[in-house]
Amino acid sequence: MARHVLDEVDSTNSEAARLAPSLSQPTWIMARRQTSARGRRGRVWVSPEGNFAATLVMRPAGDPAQSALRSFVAALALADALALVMGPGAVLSLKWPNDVLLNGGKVAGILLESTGAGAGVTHLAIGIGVNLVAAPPIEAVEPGALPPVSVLGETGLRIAPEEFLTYLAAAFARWESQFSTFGFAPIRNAWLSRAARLGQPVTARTMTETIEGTFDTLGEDGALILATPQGRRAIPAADVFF
Ligand SMILES: O=C(O)CCCC[C@@H]1SC[C@@H]2NC(=O)N[C@@H]21
Repeated sequence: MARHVLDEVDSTNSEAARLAPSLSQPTWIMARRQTSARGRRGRVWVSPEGNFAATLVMRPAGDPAQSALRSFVAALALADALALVMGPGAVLSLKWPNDVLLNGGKVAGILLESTGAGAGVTHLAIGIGVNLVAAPPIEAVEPGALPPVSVLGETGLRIAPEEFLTYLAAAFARWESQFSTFGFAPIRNAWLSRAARLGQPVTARTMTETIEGTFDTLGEDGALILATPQGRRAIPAADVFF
């Protein structure tokens, strides 16, 4: 896979969208600084120098729903890369839909965006941010959200973003080959084995409602499946609170 490393950009996902038409192979676009990084649901993502910020741009085979499952591929790759750089003792878990937790705090997030629409999705941009050296203060996140943490703060380890990209790109390539060869099943199983709060009560907040239930499983389409007093609910998109 090709790599572009930039000193500064507005957002690596925006740069991905601009570069996509001219790329002939899957490409990682990394930036040392982002001036206007974005998170899920229109939130701001704080991306100071020393943290990891990169976007993998690819031309996905398959329909948009299938492409979207790459957020789980990316979450697994992130967990593997973090486990490798931190060694044993790091307690990593995955929070639906695609956060990576370190010692129970949010250490990384993923933002999937596509260019083109419907059956015409031409490129997928998988944006990944990791708090390698700094995490925003708890006051900066939504009430009830997990505390942001950094690798440096939790472990004392200083990992350079370029070095992290080497681990992440290799881990992504391994999980991507599982996904393209065998489909979502092995990804789903691996994700479930690292899932935070499985079998425990969670609250899912969608645009229109708040649903409380027990985190039962991950659907075969990536939905969050909750067991609620009213029965099982499959939730395609939400924020989850523990
Ligand atoms: O809300 C989240 O948890 C997702 C955060 C994703 C942040 C990354 S940093 C690299 C890429 N560029 C962006 O503007 N956002 C993503």
